[in-house]
Amino acid sequence: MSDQRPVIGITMGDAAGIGPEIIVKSYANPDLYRYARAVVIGDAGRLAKARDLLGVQSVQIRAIETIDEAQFVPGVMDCIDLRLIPDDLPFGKLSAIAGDGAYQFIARAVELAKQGRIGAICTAPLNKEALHAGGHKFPGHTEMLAHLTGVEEVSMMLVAPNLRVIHVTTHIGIIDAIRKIEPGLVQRTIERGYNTLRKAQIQNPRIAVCGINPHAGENGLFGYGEEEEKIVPAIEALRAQGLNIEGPLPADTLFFRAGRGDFDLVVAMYHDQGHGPVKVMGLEAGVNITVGLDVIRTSVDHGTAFDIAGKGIADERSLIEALRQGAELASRH
Ligand SMILES: NC(=O)c1ccc[n+]([C@@H]2O[C@H](COP(=O)([O-])OP(=O)(O)OC[C@H]3O[C@@H](n4cnc5c(N)ncnc54)[C@H](O)[C@@H]3O)[C@@H](O)[C@H]2O)c1
Ligand SMILES: N[C@H](C(=O)O)[C@H](O)COP(=O)(O)O
Repeated sequence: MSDQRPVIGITMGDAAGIGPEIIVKSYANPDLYRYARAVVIGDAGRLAKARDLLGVQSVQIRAIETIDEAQFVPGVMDCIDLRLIPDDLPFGKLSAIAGDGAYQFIARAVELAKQGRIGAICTAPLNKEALHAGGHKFPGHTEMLAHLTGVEEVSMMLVAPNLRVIHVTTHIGIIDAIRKIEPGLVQRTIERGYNTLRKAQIQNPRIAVCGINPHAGENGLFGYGEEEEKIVPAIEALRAQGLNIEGPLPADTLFFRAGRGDFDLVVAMYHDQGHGPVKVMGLEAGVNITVGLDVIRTSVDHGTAFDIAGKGIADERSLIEALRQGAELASRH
């Protein structure tokens, strides 16, 4: 019988961060093999260094040139080795070389995904400052992936065990974010979230939309009517199409209600409004999904953690969960 597990490309992220360690730890975890046939796109020498510092001798690393050479044997990590990382690159230090490497790993993964050679891309973290120092002026993976796949607009969705949050704006300053929010963008973001939940077999998703101001403006008490101008028209248009939407609601109590199970999807207006509540639930189970791409991308919901990189203590569970969700999405695709 043929192997039904999707092939997932794991990008190594920033070589100076915890990416290599959490990838090695994931390969030592039997769950990885249950969900997917994984192949790493990164640097085999760096992964071997991470393995040695962790003392995980059960994982063998095979440097390969192309995906055709991947064997997908449990305990053996196939790594498409781009050989971009010097042996003596320190952990925990910002590096333009590592930033460029992170970009090149993603670019190769995108090629493979477009060719249908991998069913999903699962990303270990990159460092945005290093990425820029390496000459790639993208705010993050999300925007880079949209660019590399030729898609104009995508959304960032964070998924925690009992909470899904899609963001209307992400990697821009707060003043720019408020300017950017307008009914069309709010509507398209909600539609992307709604379609994602429908594909996950949630028939009539209960959607809650955050306001912008404290207390969602409290009927004109706070702010300048941003809720009425920027959000309400989108909600009315989607309600007219039959979507089950509440809002704009005060974000604080909305998240309280989401925590008790009132909603399937929360729509956050800006980065920290949505990220704070997800991350307070723990880094270990959160996953970041880019919604609206032609390829599937899931990610850890934490960063490069330079403060602990190279110490062998990074938690790999967000990566395993991202891989599991990537495999699930690829299987449905
Ligand atoms: N998916 C991604 O590529 C991604 C996601 C978030 C942040 N980033 C980037 O990472 C860099 C550092 O960001 P930051 O310092 O704000 O956040 P961070 O997530 O790197 O670190 C925040 C804290 O969480 C801890 N932590 C993070 N991941 C952990 C893990 N797996 N196990 C144990 N502890 C962990 C760190 O040690 C640190 O104390 C920035 O450049 C940021 O833009 C990238
Ligand atoms: N917004 C994400 C977070 O803070 O967790 C992070 O910056 C990752 O973004 P990309 O997936 O676009 O790299």
